[in-house]
Amino acid sequence: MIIAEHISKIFNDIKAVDDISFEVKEGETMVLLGTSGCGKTTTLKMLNRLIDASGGSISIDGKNIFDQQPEILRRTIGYVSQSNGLFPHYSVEENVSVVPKLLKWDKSKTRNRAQELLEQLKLPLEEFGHKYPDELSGGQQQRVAIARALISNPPVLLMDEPFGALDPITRAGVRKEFLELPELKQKTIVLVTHDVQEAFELGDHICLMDKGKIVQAGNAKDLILKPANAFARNFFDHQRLFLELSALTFQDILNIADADSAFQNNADNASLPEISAKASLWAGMEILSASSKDALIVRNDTLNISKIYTTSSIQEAYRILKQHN
Ligand SMILES: Nc1ncnc2c1ncn2[C@@H]1O[C@H](COP(=O)(O)OP(=O)(O)OP(=O)(O)O)[C@@H](O)[C@H]1O
Repeated sequence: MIIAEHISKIFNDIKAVDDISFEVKEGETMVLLGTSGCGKTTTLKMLNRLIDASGGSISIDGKNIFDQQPEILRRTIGYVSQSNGLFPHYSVEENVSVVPKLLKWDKSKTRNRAQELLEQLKLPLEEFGHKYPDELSGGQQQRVAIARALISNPPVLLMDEPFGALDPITRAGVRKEFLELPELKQKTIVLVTHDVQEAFELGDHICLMDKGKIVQAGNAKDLILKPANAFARNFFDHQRLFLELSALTFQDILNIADADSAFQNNADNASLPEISAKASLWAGMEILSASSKDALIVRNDTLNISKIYTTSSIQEAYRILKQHN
């Protein structure tokens, strides 16, 4: 768990980060979101002491980070920088093995772990281990950077615009792989992005920043449906409908009786496409628009409920949900 209390950073006379506090619970992904220059990277780098805070306190898993040598602290915190930070003259295997070398792991332990991780990241060691970064695509380089950050199994992972240099299609693909990586399920992650869609997809908890301050903290639904002020409202305006449909799930509809009544019960049409109740309304609309059917089955396997939605019943449920939020 990360606890930052009243942290600030002043560069010369610029207040890059101005008295902010936040907590990141174990296993949670927290996103620092905001426009360029609002203090996201500075905040992130204060957590592994690449930048030392001008004031405030930071503890990770109960230990004050200022009591630890920065180099030792950084061995327990994975870090993926904005520009992937791979050494150009090191092969993929050598890049991934940097931290194990510092930790004096033996060669076979390092190799086995590199193999396991690169396999998960779809870069098998046999095929890619000997290649150099400039022989890889941007998406592949980014995956090597993620493997390097994860190799020593640090409990905490910091990521600064990890997908920022990728084109939108590669970006969506690498992000999807990232979400599905079993390695990441237990990690406490802080991720910096200026991309709202990325923040909504990856963040359990999002801190929206402006001018060194946290303007609003909460989950995607809080941010899009209950903006704290005009800045927070305006920040999401250009993609509001998409973000609202992405933040609201079918389960939200199941939780509200009058929204729930907007669609039929007891689905039994086996030929309709299916989706989990945990999925967003947007995901449901996408399935419907790609399908020749005009309805889909939504399942909550825990409660053993399945219901049928059409596009118009999703729209009606969305209208009702908005009134409730
Ligand atoms: N080493 C430094 N010396 C002086 N000023 C700095 C330094 N690093 C950052 N700043 C300033 O601090 C402010 C916050 O910068 P920071 O990099 O944290 O923003 P950011 O939100 O991560 O932006 P971006 O998305 O563009 O990386 C900016 O005004 C920046 O110019």
